[in-house]
Amino acid sequence: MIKLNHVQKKYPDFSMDCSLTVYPGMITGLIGANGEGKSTTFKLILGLIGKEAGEMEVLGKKRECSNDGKQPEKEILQQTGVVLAETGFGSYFTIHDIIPFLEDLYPEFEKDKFLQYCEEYKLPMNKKIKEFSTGMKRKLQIFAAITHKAKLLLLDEPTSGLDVVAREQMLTLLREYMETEGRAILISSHLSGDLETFCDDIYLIQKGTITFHEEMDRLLDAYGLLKVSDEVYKKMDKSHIICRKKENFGWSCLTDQKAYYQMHNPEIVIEKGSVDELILLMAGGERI
Ligand SMILES: Nc1ncnc2c1ncn2[C@@H]1O[C@H](COP(=O)(O)OP(=O)(O)OP(=O)(O)O)[C@@H](O)[C@H]1O
Repeated sequence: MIKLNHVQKKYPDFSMDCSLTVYPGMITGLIGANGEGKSTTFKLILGLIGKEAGEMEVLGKKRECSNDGKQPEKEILQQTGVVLAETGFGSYFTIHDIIPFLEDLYPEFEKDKFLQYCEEYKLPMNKKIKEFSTGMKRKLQIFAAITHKAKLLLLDEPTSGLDVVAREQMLTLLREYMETEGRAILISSHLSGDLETFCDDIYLIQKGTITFHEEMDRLLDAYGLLKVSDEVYKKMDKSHIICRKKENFGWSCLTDQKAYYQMHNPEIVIEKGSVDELILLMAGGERI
């Protein structure tokens, strides 16, 4: 669905060199702290900004280098559902006002379904979108993204600004979207529990580069956090430790072979660790 191979983009203070793949049938998560390049990745995929080098394929089509400021190709827009930081809708419009635009842009726009979501989740139909709360704007973007039979959703922090209940509701709608075969989602988030139960595949982006990639099942099954004293650390086999971090008590170590240590070092406490904890260690620890 998407293949980026060393796609490069340079800003005065930022350099991106990003490689990732999004497969059909899968939800792929892009995790990163503020300013690490998540939005830039989405803009490159959509053609909102041009890449300077590297290969990029989106929905089976190679995309060449282009100039910044270009409008995304209509074909790509029609086949994708997009949630970006900005609403993308003229803020002086109401929901009723934007329906003709959605009908015009998306040949397969499912108006009834869209209106049903707006009603069910209580979006005000006659209020200007600029007067919507952040959460209302997010919901509106998500409803527009999932109601035109898009093959691919590009969701840049779609849950930011949503309360816990709304977040779960929106993730449920996105799971329902994925029930149709052949669809895919690329979704970004800051470190947050959001993606733990949602994604099949996870990428960590740091300073514009992918520094970690793993299938979520493997991350949850095989990875673990070893918390050991200096003494134990000195003696233990470190061949399956990916990274380490000095702590007051000794060392926190991340392994991708939890079972190895469970078998060979039963005395060591191995925490399962949330995805956030594992990735935080990956991001802040020292690779070995
Ligand atoms: N138009 C631009 N001109 C110059 N620098 C830019 C531009 N757009 C983004 N950047 C820089 O590129 C870097 C990555 O920004 P990006 O918006 O992709 O980060 P992000 O991971 O989405 O962050 P956040 O979580 O805060 O949204 C930042 O250092 C940002 O200042």
